[in-house]
Amino acid sequence: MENTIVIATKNAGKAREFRAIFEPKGLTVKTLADFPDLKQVAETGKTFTENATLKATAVAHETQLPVLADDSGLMVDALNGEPGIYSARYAGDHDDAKNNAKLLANLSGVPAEKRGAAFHTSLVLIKPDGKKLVATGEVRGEILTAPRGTDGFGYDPLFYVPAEQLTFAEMGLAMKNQHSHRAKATAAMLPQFDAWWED
Ligand SMILES: O=c1nc[nH]c2c1ncn2[C@H]1C[C@H](O)[C@@H](COP(=O)(O)OP(=O)(O)OP(=O)(O)O)O1
Ligand SMILES: [Mg+2]
Repeated sequence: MENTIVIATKNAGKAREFRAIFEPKGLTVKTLADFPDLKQVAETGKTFTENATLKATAVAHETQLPVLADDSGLMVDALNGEPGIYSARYAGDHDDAKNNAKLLANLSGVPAEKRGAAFHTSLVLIKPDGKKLVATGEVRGEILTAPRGTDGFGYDPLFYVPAEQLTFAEMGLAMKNQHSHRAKATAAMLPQFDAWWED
């Protein structure tokens, strides 16, 4: 158990990305799928970091294991930063297809040069004793007018990275893990991770 980190997520796409990062470090990765009896944590915070802290704290308390929580979302320039912290529930019920359809509808008629957006991730690591580590990451891109690609999850098929001429759903896991907001937040966190882990 002392090698185990719990990713406080129900999102299989996030879990896959974190496994690819932590398993090569020799850690055993568990997710909320391994703790089916834990109650849902309400994301009632006003910021990504508040929500990640709520998720991490609750799960560390209940599992008595070190926990990483990720709260993330898409901030679209032409929509004044929406859907932001409400990205998962944008169209009501955490349905990726409906969220993407609503995003496209709300951007209809917006020209390419005004379709800029950023993905944000806040990561919060917490141990049962309360020792905490916080890191954030962002990546900019553009929202296409139609989906491209089949990998990834969430808004990935609409999030286009001009420098690579690919959407996140066209990159595949390894390449997305070099470019994504989640990858950048993880990179920001890793230099402090070993000290946090050992302490
Ligand atoms: O890399 C990404 N590629 C595409 N979409 C993404 C990404 N990262 C976040 N997103 C979207 C998915 C969801 O609509 C929202 C996150 O919401 P967020 O509450 O952090 O995650 P979630 O509810 O899916 O899982 P959980 O809270 O159990 O970790 O932003
Ligand atoms: Mg969530």
